[in-house]
Amino acid sequence: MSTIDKINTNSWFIIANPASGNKNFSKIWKKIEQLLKNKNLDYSFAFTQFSKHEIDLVQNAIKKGYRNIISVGGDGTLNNVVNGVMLQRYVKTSNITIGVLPLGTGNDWIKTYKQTNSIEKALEIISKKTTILQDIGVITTDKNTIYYNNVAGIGYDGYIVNKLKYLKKFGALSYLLAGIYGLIFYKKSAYKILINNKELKEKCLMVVCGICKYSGGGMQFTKDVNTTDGLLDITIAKNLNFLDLIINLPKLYSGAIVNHKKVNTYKTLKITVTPINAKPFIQADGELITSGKLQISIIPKAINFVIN
Ligand SMILES: Nc1ncnc2c1ncn2[C@@H]1O[C@H](COP(=O)(O)OP(=O)(O)OP(=O)(O)O)[C@@H](O)[C@H]1O
Repeated sequence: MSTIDKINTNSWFIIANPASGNKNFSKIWKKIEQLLKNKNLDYSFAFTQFSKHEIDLVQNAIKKGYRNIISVGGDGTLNNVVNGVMLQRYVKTSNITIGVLPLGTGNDWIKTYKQTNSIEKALEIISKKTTILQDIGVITTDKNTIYYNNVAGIGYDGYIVNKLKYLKKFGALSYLLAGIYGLIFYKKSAYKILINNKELKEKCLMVVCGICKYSGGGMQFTKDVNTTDGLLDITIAKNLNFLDLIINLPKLYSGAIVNHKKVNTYKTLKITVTPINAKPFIQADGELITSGKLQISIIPKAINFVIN
């Protein structure tokens, strides 16, 4: 462990992404500052200036002695904050607490813990500081190692995330638009999947690896999620076609899609997914990672999150 400045367990370090969501950030920030004052919370803050700046900001805050961090933004901002915590070498990650003020487009991570998009309620939750020590996923690809706190996947969902960058201006609708675009144009790939010491060879729509429940702006692809059991919740959506998806659209949102005969679910410590003759996109928490082969494992009870 490296040297740290004076430890500050009571104060919050706020990292705000002015580019998240589709909103008037300066107006919302004024409201947040007022609410922080009303709650009498002790805090310092920084705005991100570029993509992934969150990682450096978290590391500097922890070095300065902060142990409580608030992520102001969407799932991408939170993912980068989590990566900052996992990559720092000053303290054990389980000594860090993260709260979320949801400003994003999808805000999928908060849904597992039944938190709404209300900033007022989020600050209420943060001020009570009830926490859960949640598992964190680790993705290893040929190019990098990335941590994630919500849902990662390869195939159709990676394709959608790649399309989303052109569609976020449509706000909450952007996920549905990207999903429909993918339904029409996405070409499924064959994969070799190593899971629980078994090798499967399947043509798949996607392989989803969940810690939490929701992705794609409120869709549920994982079954019986437990965010602290040290296991990945895997969903292999096999050769689902356009008609299957259209007919089952409500089940993508209700979670009942996991009972479809072309969908298999597993719990595992580790999974390796190797695409055959293709390089499908990989996404983690709605962020595009890379394309190609991946291995995912899990770090049990890695970070404290403030929850409802
Ligand atoms: N100052 C900045 N300028 C441009 N991009 C930024 C900046 N700060 C952070 N980012 C990047 O913006 C991306 C999107 O942020 P985020 O995911 O939080 O918002 P969103 O896409 O609207 O929400 P959601 O993922 O919940 O739909 C992240 O990859 C983040 O690294």
